[in-house]
Amino acid sequence: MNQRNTAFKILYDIIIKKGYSNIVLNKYLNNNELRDIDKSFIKEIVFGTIERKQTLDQIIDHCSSKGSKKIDNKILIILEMGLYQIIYMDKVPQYAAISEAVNLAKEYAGIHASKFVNAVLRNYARNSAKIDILRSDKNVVEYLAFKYSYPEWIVKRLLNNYDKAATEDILKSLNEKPQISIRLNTLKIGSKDFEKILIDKGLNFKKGSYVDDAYYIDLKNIAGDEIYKNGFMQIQDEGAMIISKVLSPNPDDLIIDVCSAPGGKTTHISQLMNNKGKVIAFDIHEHKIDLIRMNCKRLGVNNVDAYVFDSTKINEKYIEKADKVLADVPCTGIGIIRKKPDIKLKNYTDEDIKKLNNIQYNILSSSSKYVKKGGYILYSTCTIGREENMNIIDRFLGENKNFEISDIRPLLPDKLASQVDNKGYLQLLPNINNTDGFFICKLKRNN
Ligand SMILES: C[S@@+](CC[C@H](N)C(=O)[O-])C[C@H]1O[C@@H](n2cnc3c(N)ncnc32)[C@H](O)[C@@H]1O
Repeated sequence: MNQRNTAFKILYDIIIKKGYSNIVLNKYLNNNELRDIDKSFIKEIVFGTIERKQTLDQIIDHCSSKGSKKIDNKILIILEMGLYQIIYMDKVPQYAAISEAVNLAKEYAGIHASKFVNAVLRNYARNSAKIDILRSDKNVVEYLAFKYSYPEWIVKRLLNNYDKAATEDILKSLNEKPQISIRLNTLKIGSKDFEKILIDKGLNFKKGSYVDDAYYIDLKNIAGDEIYKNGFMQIQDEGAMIISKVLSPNPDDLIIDVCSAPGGKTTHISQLMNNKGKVIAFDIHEHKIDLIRMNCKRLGVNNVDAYVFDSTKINEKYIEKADKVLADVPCTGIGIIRKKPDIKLKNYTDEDIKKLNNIQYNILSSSSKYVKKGGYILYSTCTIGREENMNIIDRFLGENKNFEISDIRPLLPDKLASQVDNKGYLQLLPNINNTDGFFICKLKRNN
């Protein structure tokens, strides 16, 4: 099957059937004999089309007799893919992008549709210089949403929290391809031996900027490599590693990670505890508990007990038992768009955000009951903006006078300590830290 046909099927499953991008990509790319170069081409079309969908749809509105909202799902995806290649993929000749799109339309929607696709793409090709949508009288939200291709709720969220220049910087950096970082699993291998393996394999690598065990490795299919399968490393953003470091677990602690799957931070916590003490890992989804267990097994982690549990509720067994609790709550994920551009396909309403805020607050509130006197709870998200972060903490502190924000600066490298604001919050940002956009706040229970 040709690459664009596969890209079309993947996009259809993600956009129309609402599949998770990583699961859908694995389904189509892992079980066939595609060459690496074909896989990269498919991934570029898939991620690029999703990443630029807002912009592409507005261009389609200008180039077709029908608006993008009235075009059949399949034809719209074919147009978006075709336009993406014409506008953003320098190496793809325009005629190839158009004729392949026309063929796809013929196959999936018939001859009439293929003529329509041909007309729209040729219209763009003929008039691209004249299509200056940016010059029309857009307000700042519409302008940024079009220019950087984001749904308006994300632009509004950022403008609520940052000025226009900083918002633009963040939007731009979230469109960039991230370098993939991994965490060295010191339970299985030391840094010298690990680096020797990388050198022997001829791989380029560099150390992380903030965390000792972080590495950036130039390796396309990390999860397919022996060093991954042997459990010498975990694929993890360096920002995520900072969270477990700031939790600062001790080897004899009882730690409860209330939103654990797939276990990235759980296994890091175990590593920091040298596989001693105990980590209780909860997640609401049964199938995700297997992911935690599989990661523990591969990494040689054996101090984790993982259970299905809804952490908005209180698990009586653990009241006042934990030295430290991690509440890495579900969120809108704006901070991880570099890796999951399909977050841009979600259209959160104010009502949706309120519901999510209640889940976030309830998880923090219920999980705080596990903290011993003198213990800590760390609240983190992979999103940006006070709505899911500071506001949740403020509400919690208003109702729980026995907790206070703990100073995390001594636990951070200097260059990050200076980024902690005067209330004690740390917001990592891709444009500043070159990490995903994590929010971190550690709270101490006083009595
Ligand atoms: C941000 S992810 C956690 C990532 C994880 N800490 C890691 O580092 O690999 C949030 C997780 O919370 C889980 N979740 C959502 N609602 C939950 C709830 N009410 N109780 C427990 N887990 C929940 C989701 O299934 C998801 O796995």
